[in-house]
Amino acid sequence: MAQTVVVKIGTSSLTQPETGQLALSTIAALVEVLSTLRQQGSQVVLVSSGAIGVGCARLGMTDRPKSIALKQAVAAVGQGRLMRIYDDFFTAMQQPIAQVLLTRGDLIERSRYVNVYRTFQELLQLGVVPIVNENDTVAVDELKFGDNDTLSALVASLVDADWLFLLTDVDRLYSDDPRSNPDAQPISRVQSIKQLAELQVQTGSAGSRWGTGGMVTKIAAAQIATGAGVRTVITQGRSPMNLLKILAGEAIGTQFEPQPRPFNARQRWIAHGLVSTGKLILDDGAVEAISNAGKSLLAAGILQVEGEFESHDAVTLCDRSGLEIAKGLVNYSREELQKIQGHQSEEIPIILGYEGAETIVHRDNLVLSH
Ligand SMILES: Nc1ncnc2c1ncn2[C@@H]1O[C@H](COP(=O)(O)OP(=O)(O)O)[C@@H](O)[C@H]1O
Ligand SMILES: N[C@@H](CCC(=O)OP(=O)(O)O)C(=O)O
Repeated sequence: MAQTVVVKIGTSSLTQPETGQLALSTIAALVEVLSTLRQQGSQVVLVSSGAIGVGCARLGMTDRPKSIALKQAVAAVGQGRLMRIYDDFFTAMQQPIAQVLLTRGDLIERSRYVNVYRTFQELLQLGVVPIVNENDTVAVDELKFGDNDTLSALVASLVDADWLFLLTDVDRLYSDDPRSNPDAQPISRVQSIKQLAELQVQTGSAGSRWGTGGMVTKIAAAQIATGAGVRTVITQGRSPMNLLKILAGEAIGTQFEPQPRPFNARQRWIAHGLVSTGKLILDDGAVEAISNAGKSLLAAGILQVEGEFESHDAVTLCDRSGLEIAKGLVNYSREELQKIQGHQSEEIPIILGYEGAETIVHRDNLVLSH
């Protein structure tokens, strides 16, 4: 069946662990599998790391650079080299590709998010495989995805994918880092975020020598993607043929069930494009009204206002214990909200001295968390 598949491959699978040189046979096998999926009618997006690792190998550097400027320079060397290799391999399969480099800022503004969305739609309709990476050379810290696991989950949400594959150098998720704990138990299926919390997976501190996030960012990515209705799989990058087996129903790797919570495009942008800069703590009545009755947030239900934000920015809505219950676009700035919190809607014009919106977060601009 034709479906939309996002595949993320990490540096640890694309390069040789010792030398940092490209793992050509892995890349060739991956390209073959992705081209096969395309020929079968699926839409395919590849999120590929490796710019920094490949750049380091090209420049003879034996350790990942620490300074931001050096990382950005090295990524500029590696990204071009990486795309050249992909284009050579995909061309052998007569499969056109495109390079898409993104930063966090591209998804925050609604008009830019829609623009990126439309570009992906066009590329996929043209039968092209977009190859996505963070635009490491220009991304500044505040506007970074930070790791490609998160980026791939946001892309999977953006294109409304059916599947997200996170390819790495371990065959699946374990109860603990199998590199340091030989007793770590394999985990094959995760049915819900609640079950994941119960499993109390340990993730160690970092990833492999060249990787960025380790398992922590893969689990976070699986949470984002499954929350957007995308089935997510963590599996070994060295055996790309497994993708076809998994799509045919084999239980390989760790499979995370998608949550039955279809978002529309605007809700996906609010949930995954925007970054919250503020937090509103709500009373029990407001939590109930939002979570179970599908109502808008009114000023009367706000107990506390935190963070810095202007009107139309994204804020997180939390219950008294600080647990996130929703995210939404707020109609007032922090300063205004501090004056009107706890008050009835009809008092707002009197307190502020001007007529504003009746709701603080309208239900059309609000997306519930898990
Ligand atoms: N609970 C766990 N299960 C599996 N692997 C884990 C776990 N905790 C930490 N790891 C480590 O995460 C590494 C993969 O992360 P990383 O190096 O960032 O990969 P990539 O480059 O593919 O993104 C594995 O090599 C493994 O040692
Ligand atoms: N954007 C960076 C990769 C960041 C990243 O998440 O790396 P990895 O953990 O190997 O997937 C690069 O191309 O080197």
